[in-house]
Order: sequence, then structure tokens, then C-alpha cells
Amino acid sequence: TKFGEYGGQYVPEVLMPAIEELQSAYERYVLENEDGFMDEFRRHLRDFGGRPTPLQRADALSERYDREVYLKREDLLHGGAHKLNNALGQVLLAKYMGKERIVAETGAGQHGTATAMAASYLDIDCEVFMGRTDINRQRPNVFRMRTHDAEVNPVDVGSGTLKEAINETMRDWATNVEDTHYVIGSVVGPHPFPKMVRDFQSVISEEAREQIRKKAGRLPDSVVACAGGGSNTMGAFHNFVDDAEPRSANRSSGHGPRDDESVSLFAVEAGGSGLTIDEDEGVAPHSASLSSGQDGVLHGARTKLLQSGDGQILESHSVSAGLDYSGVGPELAHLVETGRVTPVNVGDDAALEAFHRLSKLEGIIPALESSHAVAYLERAAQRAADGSSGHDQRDEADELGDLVIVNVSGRGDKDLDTVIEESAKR
Ligand SMILES: CC/C=C(/N=C/c1c(COP(=O)(O)O)cnc(C)c1O)C(=O)O
Repeated sequence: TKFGEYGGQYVPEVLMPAIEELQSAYERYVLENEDGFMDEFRRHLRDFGGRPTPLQRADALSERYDREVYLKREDLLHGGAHKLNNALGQVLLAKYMGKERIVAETGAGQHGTATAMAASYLDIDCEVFMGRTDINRQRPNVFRMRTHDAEVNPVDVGSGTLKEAINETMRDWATNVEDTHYVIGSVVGPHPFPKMVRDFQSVISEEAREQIRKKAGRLPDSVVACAGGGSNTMGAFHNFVDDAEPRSANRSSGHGPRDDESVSLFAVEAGGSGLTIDEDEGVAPHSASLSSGQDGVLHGARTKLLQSGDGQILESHSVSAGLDYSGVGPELAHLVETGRVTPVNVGDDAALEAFHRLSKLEGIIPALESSHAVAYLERAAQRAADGSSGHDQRDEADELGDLVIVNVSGRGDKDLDTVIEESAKR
């Protein structure tokens, strides 16, 4: 149940029967494909979800950064984000378990929408818990959830964002475990949730690995994905994690093509409006749990999280609701601890600039969450460009390499109001 020192099942006794029931269902249906569960899951991903999603060469970004940039288009999945991969898997599992009701939390509203869509498609009742703050900044998704006949339950405690929504959903689940399954929205929570959500999302890197080999003839030098709870991140990374040759070990001098087996993985967190934490306020101006969090327990798992010196969990901040979370998945925390994943972060301003840049250069309006991954290219490649004399000997600081995959986790329709407001402010 652990990823190194992270993970586990830090839940109240009352939840253990539900956790054990879920663990057994996960092992039978997901790991052993009992009753053809995974075959049915893949069929729904294809016929209802529209998989596989394209791995598209970004010509303008490749030109701008003087390297091959490919975009994994999870924004083209039905519903507009990677969230459907996990929601379909968990709602189908709830059906196989004989549950009659689904509850889910949501921040950006993408997970809530994906769960509502899957619940309508698979004919099961659905109730979504959403913080009041997030309801106000992701209204199009609130309408979509209700249109799919889901009940949207506003959560008014605390900052009214993801953390409180998860708390309320867990509380409901603990009360109604008999007939209710909790479709958790990211690779967080007690075991088996982090592993199960990663397994449902790993279709992203399963496809990308095959697609990049076909299109570019080799594995990528790097994969870049934003990280809120870490589910699109783990989905985009999972099938590359074992390609773990440490980059420095095999780098020839200069920047020639490297051998096939070294894929660097960059998790891009929300740098918000700055990284200095004001403990007395109990708030952090960012959501960079991987790079500036401490070890602690949140939502049933030991992981990295933003907390004050006396262990109070700090409110996080990000212009993007989906990254606005004080914790992060335990597996991602472990991969950062072991050095396999490099945690980086970009602030609100850089993310907003990337939102506009991708829209203008590639004709894709990315979710504000995904904009953080796109923004990282600008920073990393820019530094290389600044540092180098000619484009063919970019300096060592250029960690991205010649062939980069960026995970576009979702589309930005939901964010247009926010971006118009923010642009007016700046
Ligand atoms: C489960 C809470 C997170 C939500 N969304 C997170 C999100 C994220 C961040 O979540 P992870 O992939 O789990 O790190 C990235 N991209 C898009 C388009 C997102 O909507 C949501 O409620 O929709």
C-alpha cells in the first residue's frame, strides 16, 4: 500500500470495510481483469471517450524552441480533459461492485463533469461536492454537471476549494459506504486509490510511447505535465518511468542525440503568485507541494503537503482551480524523492501567458492547468536559448532535450471568464 515512505491507509476505522471492499474489487477486476472488466473499460474509452487521443507535432512551438515538441491531446478526450479516463474506470468498477450511487469531489469541475458524464452513460446516480470558490470560477462545468443530471452540492467551509470538497465527499462516503462508491478525482487518498487512478490514467503514456516511436523513431528525451493531485502527471509518466537512465550518466558532451533509454520527467506545479509562505496567515501563495511541501498525512495518505511549522495544513493558491491543492499524490512524492521526477513550478502570470501563446501559435486553447506545462517550455527552452551561442550546442541547462512531449491535460473553454478577468487586471 506504499510508495517508499509515502502512501498507506491513514483512515478512520469506520472507513476500513469500504477500503477493503474496494481493494479486493480493484485486485480482481483491474489487476486480474475478472469478468473482462478491463476489456469493457477499454471499449468504453474507445467508443464513448474517443481514444486514442492524438500525439500531435506542434510546428510553431518546435520552431520557437528549436526542438521537436509533441502535444498529447487529452483536451480532445470526450468532456475536454484526461479526467474521463479515471471517471469511466471507477464508475464502471462501482457498477461491477453493485453500488447504486456515486459521489465525487471537484475543483476545476472537469473531474465532476467527467464523473457526471460517466454516471449518465452507465446509468447510476451521481452527487458532486464542489467548493463555493470553485463553483464561482468554473461555472460552465457546474452547468454541464447539472445537465448530465448530477447533483452539485456546494461546499461552503474553509477556502471553498478542493481540499474541503474532498473532506466533505469522504464524510458522505463514510456515511453511505453500503450503496455508494467514492470516485476520487486524482492519484490521492488511501490505498488503493492512488494506484488505481494511476492505472486508469496510464493509457495516456501507453499510447504516447507507441505514438512517439512511430512518429519520431525513438523515445522522447523528456515528458512535461502539470501536477495538481498528479493524475494526468502519473498517466503521462507511468509507461516511461522505467526508462530511467539518469541523464547525466549518458550525456555526451554538447547535445547530440542520446541513447534510447533516458526519458526525463518534469512535474510542473502552480507557483501561484510567489513562493514565500506567510505562516501567520495560514496561507501559501502557491500550490507547489512537491518542491516546497513537507511530509505529512492528508486525505488518507502520507505524502508531501503545504503545512505550517506546527503542522497546520496551509490553504494553497493558484489561478487554476485544478492545481489549487495543498497536497499531491504519494507516488509522485516518492518519484520526486528518488530523483526520478523533477519538480518545477511556474507562476500565475507565466501560465496565463502560455494560455494565450498556445491559443495564438497552435490554435489550441489549453486549460489553465495544462497552461502551466506549456509555460515550462518557455522558461526551460528560453534559458537554453539565452545561454547558448548557436542553436546546435545548447548549454547543459537545457534539460528538455531534442524531443519533448507535453501533456495537454484539458481544454480551456471552462477558463475563458477567469482569463478575461485576469487579463483585465494586468
Ligand atoms: C479532482 C480535482 C481536480 C480537478 N482537475 C484537475 C486538473 C488537472 C490537475 O489534476 P491532476 O491531473 O490530478 O494533477 C490538470 N488538468 C486539468 C484539465 C484538470 O482539470 C477537477 O476537479 O476537475
